[in-house]
Amino acid sequence: MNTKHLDLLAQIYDSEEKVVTEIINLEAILNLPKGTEHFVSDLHGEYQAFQHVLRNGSGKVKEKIEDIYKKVLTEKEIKEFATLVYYPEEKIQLLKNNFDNERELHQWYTVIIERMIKLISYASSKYTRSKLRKALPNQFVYIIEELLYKTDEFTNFKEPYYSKIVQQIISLGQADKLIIGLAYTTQRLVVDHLHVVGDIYDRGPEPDKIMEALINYHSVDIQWGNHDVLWIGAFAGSKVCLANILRICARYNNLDIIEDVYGINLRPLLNLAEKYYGDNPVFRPKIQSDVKISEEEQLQITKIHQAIAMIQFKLESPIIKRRQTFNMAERLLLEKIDYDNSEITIHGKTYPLENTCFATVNPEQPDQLLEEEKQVMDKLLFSVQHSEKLARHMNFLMKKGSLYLKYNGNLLIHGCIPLDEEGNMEKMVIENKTYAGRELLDVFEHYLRYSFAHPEETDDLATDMVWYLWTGEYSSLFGKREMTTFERYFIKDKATHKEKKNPYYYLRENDEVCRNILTEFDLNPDQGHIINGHTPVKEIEGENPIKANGKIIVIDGGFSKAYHSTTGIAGYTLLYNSYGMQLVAHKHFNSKEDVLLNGTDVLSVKRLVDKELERKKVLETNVGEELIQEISILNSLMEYRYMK
Ligand SMILES: O=P(O)(O)OC[C@H]1O[C@](O)(COP(=O)(O)O)[C@@H](O)[C@@H]1O
Ligand SMILES: [Mn+2]
Repeated sequence: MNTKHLDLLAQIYDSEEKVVTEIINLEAILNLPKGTEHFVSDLHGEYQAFQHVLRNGSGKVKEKIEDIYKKVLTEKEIKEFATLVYYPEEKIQLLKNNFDNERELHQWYTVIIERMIKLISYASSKYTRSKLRKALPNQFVYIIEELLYKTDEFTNFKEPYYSKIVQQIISLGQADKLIIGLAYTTQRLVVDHLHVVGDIYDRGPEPDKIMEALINYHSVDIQWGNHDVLWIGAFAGSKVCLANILRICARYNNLDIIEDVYGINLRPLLNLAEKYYGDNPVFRPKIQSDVKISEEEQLQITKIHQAIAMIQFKLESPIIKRRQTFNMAERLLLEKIDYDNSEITIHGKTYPLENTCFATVNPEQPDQLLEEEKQVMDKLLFSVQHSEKLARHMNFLMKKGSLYLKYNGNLLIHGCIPLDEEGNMEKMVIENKTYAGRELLDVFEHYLRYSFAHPEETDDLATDMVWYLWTGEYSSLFGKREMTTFERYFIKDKATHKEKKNPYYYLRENDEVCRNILTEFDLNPDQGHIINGHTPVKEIEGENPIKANGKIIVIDGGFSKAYHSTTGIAGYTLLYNSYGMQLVAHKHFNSKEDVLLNGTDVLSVKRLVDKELERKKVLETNVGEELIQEISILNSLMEYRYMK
């Protein structure tokens, strides 16, 4: 550290006492147990289900309540109290209806405030006071601290001092607010840090609300999923990514996200769709059973769906042609069509085409966009890049996100590390240089960030590379040989729909392979784990999410309703606290109303993945490393300034 830096630092720590206090504070933190990490993945726009998991901390809230109250409260009371902590505003309103008079209500307030304070005291026992203070609702910090620090085994709430404070809160009409604040503090205390292992966007209806929740969350990182980079790509100027997100929104009846949430005008696309397309059964949107939608609207979406799918297929072609190294010539499907006979030859086999919608395709130059299609895409891209809300969400994804993350000795990735059948890292040549393993992921991320920083460039390598991340064979996010979207729309033979997975997906069962991957990322293979999302775990078929002797854990959260029938349960989340790692299985999430009224939680058994031999301390974590550096800098300051 040079003296200039130390002089600057001395402006903040302008007395010996301040430096000493901070060093002691940081040293103390290092020796506290590590905070709880919470891993979730594949949220796919299912905001309500995600909220629930976030609010109950994958069962941590209830666990803490049970630790304290199991012997004192009935199961029903515990459920009700837990629900109050998850959804305080709504639950208070519901419960209030149960009281006949004010006296009863006040009694209830008194009891609940006492319970909440005890819960917070317990949930914060492994944190410093300063950290707890930051988690408390601003307007009540003083009052809560009074209640907290004077409440211990020697005193209790019955004493006049405390009951006076509580009675005052109630009579000043502040009890609801206090309870709500305490509930959120509890939620915040049980989970120290959240990892979202990819796929916030697509299929479900409210990815924007998930983004808002993450923006407001106290501590979070994101490992981009293939669907997230598709949105980033669209915002960064990739028209083919944009066509894809619109196609998926149409397919899942989510165009509201585009129009109403992000304010993108779909009128030009609709006009084009109305002109060239009619009804088509394979392009009918997927509609959830509880959604009401008119026949007319369905037909409109069906037309948009076809219009944008055809634009997508056309846009893929020039990229495949200009990027030989993507090795995607097989995907030049529009050129493989025999338009007279309505057939296509793929991998040497000819198939009849069904439900086609090629009105805008010129068989001589099948990838050429009509002038109208071009204009529609230009307008759409303009509006996407000028949506303030989308800009805010995409900027957040870039700021908190990365392609992979090394955190507390573990490797977090959404999709895979592309491998060949022998388990070697697959090589890809980009601009005459060969990359594999970690270097390949680093170069992918480099291009993605470049593309995002240059939204005006739409056909450069960086922008094309974002699309490659969505669909390319060696993309660490896709992890399959080819994406058979075209085949699934137009060819009946299901064999053509199959997307062959990268060998990673069977090799990851082998602990040697996982150890190699961890080593490739400079992680200790004895201690580290790979935390993986992306592929739904088919518990129905007996698949185990914990693989390779616990070296890898697959936590597709299974939030996506569309995929529930293939998984059998809703999916998994993971908790990692100072005692070890626990996998939590979730049943289907019905609705918030169901939780509020019946206290139904959707968690099932927890499975221990790994148990720490000794309780892990902050000292041994990523945060610990940073604190150690801070302490060393403060020691330098101490010597330089105050110990002469
Ligand atoms: O179920 P849909 O909407 O047809 O989507 C299928 C497509 O989604 C993908 O599975 C990618 O999405 P996931 O990352 O959720 O798996 C593609 O491989 C596949 O082509
Ligand atoms: Mn995915």
